[in-house]
Amino acid sequence: MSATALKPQPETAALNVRIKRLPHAQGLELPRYETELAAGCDVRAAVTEPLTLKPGERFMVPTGIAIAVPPGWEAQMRPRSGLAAKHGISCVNAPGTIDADYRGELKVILINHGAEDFTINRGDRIGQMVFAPVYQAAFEEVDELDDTARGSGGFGSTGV
Ligand SMILES: O=c1ccn([C@H]2C[C@H](O)[C@@H](COP(=O)(O)OP(=O)(O)OP(=O)(O)O)O2)c(=O)[nH]1
Repeated sequence: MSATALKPQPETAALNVRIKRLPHAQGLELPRYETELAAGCDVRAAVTEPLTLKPGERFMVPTGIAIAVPPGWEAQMRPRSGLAAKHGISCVNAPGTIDADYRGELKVILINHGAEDFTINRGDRIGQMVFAPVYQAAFEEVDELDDTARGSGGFGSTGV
């Protein structure tokens, strides 16, 4: 991975991402940013018929698209707050990780945390993708780590 691939791009430049529409996504809108400075672009359900999630149920919802995330980047598949607040719909694995070498169909693993059935129709906006730079770690095995004030305190060690 080249160093330049990881450099933030100028404010005006967008990240160039190749996208492929799969046959079952014919007629659906491709992901797009709903406002000028939106961080996430909404992805749509490429279901062929309405899909109902009962309370507590989850389903891997197809989006009908595949993308090539540039090296040095990832895409995060995140829930939409409107669906979460109004209906308790979220992504089980939020944020889902779309790797730069993944070429399969993007899926949104939705779960119904609400108290009522929730129906997803073809073309509904079910999640949003956020692109972010990533670094892979080069792990260096050592016998001791350096001391810090926190040490091994965690999981609420500073109180509520
Ligand atoms: O919400 C998600 C999460 C992942 N993926 C796709 C893209 C990602 O690159 C691939 C693998 O995801 P992840 O690495 O999270 O899965 P894993 O359980 O670690 O499987 P694998 O062994 O295939 O990496 O699945 C999605 O379409 N939606």
